[in-house]
Amino acid sequence: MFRWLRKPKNEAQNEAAAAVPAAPQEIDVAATEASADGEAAAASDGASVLVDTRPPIDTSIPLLTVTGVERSFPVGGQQLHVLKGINMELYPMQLVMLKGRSGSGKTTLLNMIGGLDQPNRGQIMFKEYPFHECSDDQRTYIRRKEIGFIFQSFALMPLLSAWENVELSLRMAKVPRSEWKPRVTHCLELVGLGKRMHHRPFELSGGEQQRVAIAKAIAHKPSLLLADEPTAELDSQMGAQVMAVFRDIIRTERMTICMTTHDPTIMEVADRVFEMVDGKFISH
Ligand SMILES: Nc1ncnc2c1ncn2[C@@H]1O[C@H](COP(=O)(O)OP(=O)(O)OP(=O)(O)O)[C@@H](O)[C@H]1O
Repeated sequence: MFRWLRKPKNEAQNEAAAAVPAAPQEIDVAATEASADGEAAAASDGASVLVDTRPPIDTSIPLLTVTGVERSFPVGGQQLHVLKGINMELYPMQLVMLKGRSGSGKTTLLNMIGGLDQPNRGQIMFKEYPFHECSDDQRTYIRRKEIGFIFQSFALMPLLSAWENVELSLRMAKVPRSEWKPRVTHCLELVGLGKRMHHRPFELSGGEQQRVAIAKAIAHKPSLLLADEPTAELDSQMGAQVMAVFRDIIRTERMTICMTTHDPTIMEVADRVFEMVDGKFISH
């Protein structure tokens, strides 16, 4: 929860000289909390400070730990070893990228991290949940609550508006109906689509469609957002917009994002890049 702590204007102007500051007035802006527009307005009037009143997150404790993970698939009577001993940690509020040649195993790993698949060997701890030991039903339950997915191809319902697409994901996540309106508004504003909420996918550009898909993926407030080549179908400008939205999401929604990409310019904004070669990470 963010709150604007607004000081009286004359006090803000004379801040350095003020001997006894008056008590700040709290203004709850939950519906538009931390939207990029709101923040810019606050910065420019010089009279408000954005104060995050949520409890702090300990960013030194991993959100997810992958230890010695191996995965092989039976192909033509033989085992195809795709992941050959993966170790990694994802920390809260990080932007992590997986890079590597086509077929190196990035999507296979992303599927494990997201609880869609399980390793043949090794461990995956997501928060307090041992994904490597959980049943399908348990992983589905955790996934619906804690993880969001974004795909290269947007995966939107074509006949539903942006608003209805995001609302649908709240319905599927069994979020109470009373929370839908503020949450859908917040998510669509966060991705910069406040003015296009009622457009259907075919009325939006590729970059806008991907931003609807992002709003849809974060609507249920997951702690981990996984994205498989989210910028691959976009030109460089739209790709950069998506990355700016990811940065905003990490800051305001306090999510961790793990994505795959082939694009070196996109990698420049990562907190951490893991390079996969033939089923293993190589260190630089
Ligand atoms: N269910 C499966 N059954 C058999 N082989 C599979 C299966 N899933 C993945 N593979 C194989 O595992 C290898 C790695 O695939 P993966 O999709 O993880 O690679 P990737 O690095 O994501 O590639 P790209 O960048 O092209 O998406 C490929 O050779 C693929 O054919």
